[in-house]
Amino acid sequence: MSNPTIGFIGYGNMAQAIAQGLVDAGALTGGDIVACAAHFDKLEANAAKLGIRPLRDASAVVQAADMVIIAIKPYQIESVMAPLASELAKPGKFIVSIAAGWTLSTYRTLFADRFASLRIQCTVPNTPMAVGKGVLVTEAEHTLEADQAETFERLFSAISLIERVDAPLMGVAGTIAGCGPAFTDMYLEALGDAGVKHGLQRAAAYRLAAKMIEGVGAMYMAAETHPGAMKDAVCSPGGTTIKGVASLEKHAFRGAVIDAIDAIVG
Ligand SMILES: NC(=O)C1=CN([C@@H]2O[C@H](COP(=O)(O)OP(=O)(O)OC[C@H]3O[C@@H](n4cnc5c(N)ncnc54)[C@H](OP(=O)(O)O)[C@@H]3O)[C@@H](O)[C@H]2O)C=CC1
Ligand SMILES: O=C(O)[C@@H]1CCC=N1
Repeated sequence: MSNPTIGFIGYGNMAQAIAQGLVDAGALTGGDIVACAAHFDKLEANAAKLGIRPLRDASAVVQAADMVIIAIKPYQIESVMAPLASELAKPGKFIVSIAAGWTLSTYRTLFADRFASLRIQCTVPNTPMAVGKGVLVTEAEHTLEADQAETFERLFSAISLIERVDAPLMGVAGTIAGCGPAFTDMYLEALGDAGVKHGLQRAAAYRLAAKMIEGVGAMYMAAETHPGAMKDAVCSPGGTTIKGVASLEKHAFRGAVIDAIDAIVG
């Protein structure tokens, strides 16, 4: 499949991040994308940014699209998607679900008898896809045909690392990659506040903190050095960094991060 039509059911924050990333990466043009949302005026304004085609409802998206991306809130999926099973089962069409908490097994329950005729890949993406630096947590099991799986990989690998995990690990993996940007934004904001407190211009403080975070991630990806060893390499004996590390330990920084994941995953 060379030039599929991508259809977003729901065109909110995550769908727009994916569309932006795909268009900017040159993987698709706005003309290859259609979408629907709850409020048509707002959709038209958002769609105009990339030249995508706004459609009136989910049924129109399924009719127009080869790859249907389910990008509504998880609790809406049952009522919006169940009535569309027959249309989704038409040859050539396949589903990419981006909803947190939805796996192949959940869709098997939802679609019941129709499940066997549907091609579905469950994922959890993250917002850095908007700049081509995302992560797509991807369920190992799927029901796509070979050419559909190839199209899925080709498009999403243009904007993300595709990390395949088994169904029981979709929750924790999706939480780290999908919710993690918000936690990292809080860290970025805190570093910015600290910089401002000590006299830096806010824009400069955010810029240098953001580039630092990007660089640490890039260093890990380059050599997969243990994070503790990378930390040790920054802490000179009797130096400045170890004083900050000790303060963070006193405030249970790492425990707070683990607690945040526990609060979501359970
Ligand atoms: N945001 C993120 O970082 C991530 C989100 N996800 C998943 O992505 C999905 C969407 O989340 P997010 O983008 O944050 O949510 P948003 O609230 O930003 O977007 C939801 C979209 O769904 C639309 N919508 C609501 N009801 C309907 C309907 N009946 N038919 C069609 N569209 C409808 C809304 O329309 P309108 O705007 O007009 O109200 C909106 O465009 C969720 O399942 C979430 O779990 C996964 C990983 C990361
Ligand atoms: O907060 C949420 O529900 C979504 C899922 C992962 C990130 N954002």
